[in-house]
Amino acid sequence: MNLQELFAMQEELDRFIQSNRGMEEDLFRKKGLALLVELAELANETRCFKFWSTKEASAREVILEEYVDSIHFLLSLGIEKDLNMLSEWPDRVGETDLTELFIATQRQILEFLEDYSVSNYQDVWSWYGGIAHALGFTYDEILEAYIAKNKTNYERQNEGY
Ligand SMILES: O=c1ccn([C@H]2C[C@H](O)[C@@H](COP(=O)(O)OP(=O)(O)OP(=O)(O)O)O2)c(=O)[nH]1
Repeated sequence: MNLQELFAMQEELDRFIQSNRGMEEDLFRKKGLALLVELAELANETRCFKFWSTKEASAREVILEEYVDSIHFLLSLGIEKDLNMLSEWPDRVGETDLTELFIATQRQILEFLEDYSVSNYQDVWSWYGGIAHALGFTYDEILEAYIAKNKTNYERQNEGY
């Protein structure tokens, strides 16, 4: 997957949302918190850690939509810090256990928020690659779901969401 296409779509969406909402402040920290929250929402939908419950995970498309909400904010954080030169998705991590993946990804996001280096940014992508693999999502599926949610985000703004 060429991430450049996604960065371009994200930049346009961010510009639209920010002008629509009249936001002029630096949004890096708010977007960072949004990414942490989206990742927790994703973990919640997979129910991977809910050893006390017999309820099944949410439907695959619900989990995929949560996943691409994270991808929106991850792209957006890169744009905020001029790290949007990535073209290939960095190699995914080897970890396959979802609970470990979610904990390590949260830690990597927190590290990136304190030190927004290219290598910390790439590492967040690598952890997200591991999560995608563990959930059985292909890059093509992620791309398609990202495009669909990107469109929904415009519609929501236009509806005064
Ligand atoms: O500057 C921004 C702000 C938001 N978004 C997108 C990312 C994500 O796809 C969506 C926000 O997530 P969601 O749709 O889950 O919104 P919510 O307000 O958290 O949803 P809900 O009301 O369902 O809790 O908006 C951006 O792309 N750029």
